Amino acid sequence: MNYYELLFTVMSAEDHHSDLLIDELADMGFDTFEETDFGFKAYIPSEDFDKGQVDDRLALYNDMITFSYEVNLIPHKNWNEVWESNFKPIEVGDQIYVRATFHDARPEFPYEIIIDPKMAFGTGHHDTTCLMMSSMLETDFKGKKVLDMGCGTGILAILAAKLGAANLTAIDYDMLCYKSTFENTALNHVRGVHVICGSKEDIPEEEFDIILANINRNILTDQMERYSEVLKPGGEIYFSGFYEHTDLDIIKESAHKNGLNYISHKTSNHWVAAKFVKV
Ligand SMILES: C[S@@+](CC[C@H](N)C(=O)[O-])C[C@H]1O[C@@H](n2cnc3c(N)ncnc32)[C@H](O)[C@@H]1O
Repeated sequence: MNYYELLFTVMSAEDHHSDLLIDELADMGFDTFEETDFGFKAYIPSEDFDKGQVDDRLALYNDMITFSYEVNLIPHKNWNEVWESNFKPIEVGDQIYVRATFHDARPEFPYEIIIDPKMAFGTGHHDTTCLMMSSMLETDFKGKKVLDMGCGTGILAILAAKLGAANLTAIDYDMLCYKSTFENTALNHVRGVHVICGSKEDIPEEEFDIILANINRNILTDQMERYSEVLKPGGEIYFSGFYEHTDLDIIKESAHKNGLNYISHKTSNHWVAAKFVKV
């Protein structure tokens, strides 16, 4: 099958602008997305591509987002082979090994996670996912009730379960991520995760010991009050999906206003994972 590749350059300061365009493209039948340094690439089978429709639908965002794209025809390839050769396993220190079903197991790692990412974010290849996993290794999850907000592939919820969490809720507003979390939790024999397709309004009226939220600066600040409402006093919250120099102070200020004390943060390639505790 031939595919079209649309190479997007997104000249916008807001992290979620690419997400908005990707959502619109997914709705039009684009079925694979890859992050790039300047935006992202989107792929669609050639018979499903209608440039007029793409231009019309994306024109809705012209006032909000500065972007451009170029179209390339990609001749037939074995897409599974391409995907498999591009998806390399990830090691987080000597503790966590994230692999796909077609990679060999590495039993020497105490925590092995198997991920079939399809189109969902969270294979461990992004700095923010790695930072979150590395922070999680320093946290006591045993018997804890955990919320994974913006769960993507479910990778963090799966790790929380393997680290001993007793009760897990995973939420993502993207239907593909919701399905992906179901599939990946089953693949990892993690049972009983309450997976919800939704957003802030759908966070259950419950109290959590630990919240994990790797999303982006604007969504995190928008949802901060709700996180604080459902976090137990003394509970820990880990945020990622934002940059050190432009965003960390904004996240700290928003957290502080909502009764969350900054504890520490880690960085990788300017990305941050930060820990806060509810007073
Ligand atoms: C950076 S990815 C993180 C995925 C995974 N938790 C990880 O650490 O690799 C952010 C996820 O948040 C989801 N998301 C973005 N905005 C959201 C919102 N308002 N409500 C719920 N989920 C959201 C996206 O669909 C995406 O799967």
